[in-house]
Amino acid sequence: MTLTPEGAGARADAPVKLLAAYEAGDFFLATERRTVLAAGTAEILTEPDPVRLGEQATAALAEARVPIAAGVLPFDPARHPSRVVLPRSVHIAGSAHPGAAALTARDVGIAIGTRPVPRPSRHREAVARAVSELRHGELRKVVLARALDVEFADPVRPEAILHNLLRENPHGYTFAAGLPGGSSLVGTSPELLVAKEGDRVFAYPHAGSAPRHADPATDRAAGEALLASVKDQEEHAVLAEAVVETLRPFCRKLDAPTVPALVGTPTMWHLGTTVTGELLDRDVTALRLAAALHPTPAVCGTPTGAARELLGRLEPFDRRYYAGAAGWVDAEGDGEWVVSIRCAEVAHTALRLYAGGGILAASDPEAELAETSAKFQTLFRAMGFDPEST
Ligand SMILES: C=C(O[C@@H]1C=C(C(=O)O)C=C[C@H]1O)C(=O)O
Repeated sequence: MTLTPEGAGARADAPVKLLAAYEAGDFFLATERRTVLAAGTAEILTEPDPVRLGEQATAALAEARVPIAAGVLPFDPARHPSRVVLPRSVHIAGSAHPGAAALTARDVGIAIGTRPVPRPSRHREAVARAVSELRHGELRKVVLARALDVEFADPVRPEAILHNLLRENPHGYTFAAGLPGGSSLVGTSPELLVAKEGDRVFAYPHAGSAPRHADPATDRAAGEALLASVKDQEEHAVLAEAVVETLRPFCRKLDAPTVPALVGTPTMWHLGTTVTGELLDRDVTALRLAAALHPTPAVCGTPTGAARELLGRLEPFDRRYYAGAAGWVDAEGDGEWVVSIRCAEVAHTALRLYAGGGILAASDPEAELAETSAKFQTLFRAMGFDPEST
């Protein structure tokens, strides 16, 4: 299959129809280039190691009647299995965004309670602890996250959240996937972990953040301040270097600008770098590349092992499939994997939202807490929450 809507085995359905056809448990990914719906589950690939999972997917796809395998990688493969499935049917269309912007918002239901995990003051304390370890140890960066549990009066349909996210985030990577146990992960990530097409590889790492503002002048100033911030430039450089160094052994040619670009989502400013390369071996799969890159310093830190240990100590919750990856791969190894952030796990009447941020020795705990609050806004909007009340 080529990565076009007209690829073999794929129907060129209208993209918004794919959104309407999505049901909880399916895989869905909309990028600016294409919309993918992998519906139903014919077979779950069980290999726990993400690298071997890629090999298993390639072998399974050689015999399968569907053109892609799709699903999620957890943040920590030692704690949770990947869930990559051969679907029952695959539908691929062009960009959903022009059509999605014209949709009307769907009602998600009535929220009856929220509970932050940990309490905001504890997150501030965790950031302060991390800052002190960053000042004295080998760590350069660690990503600390927090969760927010929202309870609804009635079961929440992931379909409604996905619909609203797609409608509101024209440049995001909007995704949904079934998780082990029957819940769904749904979100809009700004960040492409990796895409592979023939012998071409792409990544779009993001690090360095500032909340957007309603007032245009304040908003523009916040973006400019982010672009000029030495701390955020360093936070971004740690990430961009790690992505480039991980991809380099796979590539005969690799390009990344030395200075990141300012990237806007409806709720956040970020620094982003477009990484493009040519692979030495066009048979290396998108899933293999995703496994090599994950976890990048966008979600874990540098060095990876020490950062993983520290965040495991400071975060009083399980990240599960937040800060992992969601994506698909085909028989030629082509595919797209996005970093699973700006997302929520939907389980019946309960939603768990996640948001994190990169901490450096120069980070300020109050600002980091505010950054996670701003990152929750992506899901709040899709849930119909009033921004003033949150
Ligand atoms: C970890 C998250 O976002 C990541 C962290 C960022 C940062 O620290 O500046 C920016 C973009 C993402 O790579 C999240 O949204 O939960």
